[in-house]
Amino acid sequence: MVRSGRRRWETARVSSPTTTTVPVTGPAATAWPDLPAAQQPEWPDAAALAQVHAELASYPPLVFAGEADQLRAQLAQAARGEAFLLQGGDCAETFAGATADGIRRRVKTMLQMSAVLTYGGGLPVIKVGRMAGQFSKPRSSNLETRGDVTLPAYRGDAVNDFSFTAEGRTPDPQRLLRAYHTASATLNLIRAFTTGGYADLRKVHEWNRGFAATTANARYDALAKDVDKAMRFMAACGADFDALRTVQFFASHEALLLDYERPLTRTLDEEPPLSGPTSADVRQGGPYDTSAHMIWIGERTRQLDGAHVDFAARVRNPIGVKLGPKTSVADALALADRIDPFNEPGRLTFISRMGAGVIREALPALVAGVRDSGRVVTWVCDPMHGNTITSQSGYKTRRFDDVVEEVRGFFEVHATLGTVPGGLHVELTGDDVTECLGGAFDIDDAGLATRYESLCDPRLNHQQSLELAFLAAEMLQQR
Ligand SMILES: O=C[C@H](O)[C@H](O)COP(=O)(O)O
Ligand SMILES: C=C(OP(=O)(O)O)C(=O)O
Ligand SMILES: [Mn+2]
Repeated sequence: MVRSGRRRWETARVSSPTTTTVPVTGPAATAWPDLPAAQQPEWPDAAALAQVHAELASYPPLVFAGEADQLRAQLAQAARGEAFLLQGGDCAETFAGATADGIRRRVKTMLQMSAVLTYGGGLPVIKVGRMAGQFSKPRSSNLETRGDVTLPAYRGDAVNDFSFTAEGRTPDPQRLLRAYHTASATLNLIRAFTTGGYADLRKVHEWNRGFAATTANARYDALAKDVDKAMRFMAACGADFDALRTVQFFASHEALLLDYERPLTRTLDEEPPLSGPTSADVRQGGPYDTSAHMIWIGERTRQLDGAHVDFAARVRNPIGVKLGPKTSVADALALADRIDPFNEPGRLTFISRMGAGVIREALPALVAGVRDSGRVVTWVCDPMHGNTITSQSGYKTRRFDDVVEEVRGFFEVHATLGTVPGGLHVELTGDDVTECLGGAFDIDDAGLATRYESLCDPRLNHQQSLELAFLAAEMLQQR
């Protein structure tokens, strides 16, 4: 059933994206330079925005700097081929989607994929959600036209509402506060799931409960039996499994809305020490964006002289940068010089999003150029954003086969160059949506209407996510 009849993709490309100079307000005002910032909303009320800045700046951090440091150390392992990154979640999180069930299904899907990748690939998997902050979207057009009505495009729940009315589409800075509180509730639940025993590898079977019986699920059950068997063997040998009770699960999102990221950026001298290993060597006390452990800069906002790259260069979190097929080696190296001047392993992740048809041509020169410069970056594959198409019936979609093909190309390029494929960045959900074509259920164009719920890009559903994990595990094994 089509929910609310809004699933046809009708964005009119009638104007170029917004580039504004972000008004610098709030407590950290003097710290931020006045640089052009692409893809910012046109907030109608500057005074209301200033108030929101001040309020956000007074809120507690959502994550600790020490956790961000731990993730950076793990990403450094991924750059060396000692770990593998799985970064996944919605294209656009919604406030309404932050339910206990919805969050649990996404976390379970990520845990299942991680188990498959760890078992098949023999590597620890670093789990990073596109979760707890992925509430804003860059758009190809500032405007959307339906019939004879043209309104501002939907830019994510942190900015405006999806409902196609003038009121709904007007940017409202109060939404930034709601984004913070929704991110906080989401993180709270993620922490409860992943540290309260639910993510214990001994529950590997239970993560499959509640999902429809499918081929991928059956294959997963078989794998879970093998994992169980191996663990019983280890337990009989006297192994201590307490370390498996908790799992580290990190949060990430695109650092797009400077009006959200800047007030949440803090120097955290007062932070209590974390238990477990910290990488004190890379802790320089500098500012951290406390909205997420890892943030990334998108393909549309990575201008060298722009506010987003400047922001990323200033904060100490691990940084991802999306690289599309037109990126030159010089572009990549200039970004690395700005964001990672000390060539710190784990600091910079390049997330290529080339498209299945071009990755084998476009990626090798980039990877080789970066390698030859002596730089250490973590290479990750986003097989989603270069493979978006409009289906005959008008849905924005992706072919599952193209997604797999891009991942295959990514592994092949790195195998040929002798470099390291460090991870995957995927738009996915734990729900049985019908947004991407193909997969074992062979969703066709007519099937897209059954359950298309994304407010922005199409996500792999639970079954397709597991299928991708099995295929990627095979590629990882062959590496
Ligand atoms: O998630 C990525 C972008 O926000 C998205 O692909 C842009 O989509 P649009 O071309 O429909 O604006
Ligand atoms: C906007 C996104 O990607 P990109 O910047 O690669 O287009 C995204 O990851 O949702
Ligand atoms: Mn997207």
